[in-house]
Amino acid sequence: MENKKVIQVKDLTKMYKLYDKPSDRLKEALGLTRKKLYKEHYALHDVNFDIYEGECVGIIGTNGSGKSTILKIITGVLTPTAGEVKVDGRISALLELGAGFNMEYSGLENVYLNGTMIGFSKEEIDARLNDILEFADIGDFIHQPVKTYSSGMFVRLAFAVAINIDPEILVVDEALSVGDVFFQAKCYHKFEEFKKQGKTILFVSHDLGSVSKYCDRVILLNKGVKMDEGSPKQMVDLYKQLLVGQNPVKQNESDSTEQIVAEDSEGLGDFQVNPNMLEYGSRIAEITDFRVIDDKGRCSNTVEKGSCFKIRMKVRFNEEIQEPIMAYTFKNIQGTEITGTNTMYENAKIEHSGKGDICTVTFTQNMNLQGGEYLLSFGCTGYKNGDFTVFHRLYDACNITVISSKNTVGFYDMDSKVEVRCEEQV
Ligand SMILES: Nc1ncnc2c1ncn2[C@@H]1O[C@H](COP(=O)(O)OP(=O)(O)OP(=O)(O)O)[C@@H](O)[C@H]1O
Repeated sequence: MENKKVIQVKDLTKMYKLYDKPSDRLKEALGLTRKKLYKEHYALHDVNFDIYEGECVGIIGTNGSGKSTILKIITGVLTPTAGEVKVDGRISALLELGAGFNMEYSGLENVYLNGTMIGFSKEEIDARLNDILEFADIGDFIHQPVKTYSSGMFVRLAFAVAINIDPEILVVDEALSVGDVFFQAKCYHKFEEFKKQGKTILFVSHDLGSVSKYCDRVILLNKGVKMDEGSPKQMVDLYKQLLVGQNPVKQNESDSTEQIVAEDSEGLGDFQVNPNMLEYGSRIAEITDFRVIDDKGRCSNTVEKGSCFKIRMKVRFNEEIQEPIMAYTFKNIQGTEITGTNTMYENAKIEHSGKGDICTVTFTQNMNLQGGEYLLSFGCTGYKNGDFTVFHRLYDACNITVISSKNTVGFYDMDSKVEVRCEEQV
């Protein structure tokens, strides 16, 4: 038997009128003109989909593709221009966290205020209070007015209330990216609990790793239109193609006319570098370019677990250097170095390191890290006048998202092949 539909989105359209000047809006409101003084901007155009009970569905798409608009219409924060949404079940939305909070009230008073607004009795809130306080973990601050909270504390409390009110349908918009990593881990844990209880989850995220891990089905939006829906793997792949297509550049990784990151980022497709990376070193050798290339030959910040990928860096020698060493390391978001290697460990000799020479090193390997977010750093070191010297280091130069539909224990996957043989007792 097919599960029941808990959310039905039919021919949904949201159009905004964009006026050149505020006075044009006024003229039109007062009926002073018959001319159309606005441009139509479609945040959503004829979008259709259904969500079934117990499913975890992700919505992905580039910035401005209409993801938040859909969630806001589903939760009743926005009204559509055309089309309709039917919801069957109690929704808890982790969209605008704390929107219903009164800043003058204490945290505790706000818990009761919010609970009552959602339709719970005092006794029902009493029964959930411990879970809420434990989840928020803000100690005695719960008795202080919310206006004295740090933004982190505020979000923790709002999240704790929203997630502990026993929703049937949970709608989440990037809210899991708030707070510190430990709080995030707790949120994901709760999220998994929800999934196990068979609750319906609708989830918007830019974090393709989480989308792949948690979602049963993914809807891909592009410029307000539903491009496709399907398995996380198919949709993430399509999304990556879409990103590349939106900056149409040749992604041929054997292209010899590579450009320098600092001077020109064309040719890198959707590859993002960290604008705040930390750099240091004497710069007698300089890292002028780096990139990560996925198994389809595209520069990308996303790598699928188990796939073969390349890390490439280019160094210019500003002086003659003996035996330079080029290296990369992966850190997790908590800052622990997880793995890394360099040309010395790998016995890869760099032949030409005279003044003005340019050297490109490509490391090719399988991605065995667990799904999640990582930071990649680069380095070029070596000996100058007999002393070990750092020529150039780029810390946290870019992030890498490892997409995985199967995570094992710990930092990396042993890539075990398992054979099971059972014999029945007679
Ligand atoms: N109040 C508004 N007036 C005019 N245009 C708006 C308004 N709100 C949203 N838009 C436009 O609607 C489109 C969809 O916005 P929306 O916030 O839903 O996108 P999104 O996919 O959630 O983006 P992001 O990934 O950046 O959060 C965008 O082009 C945005 O500029």
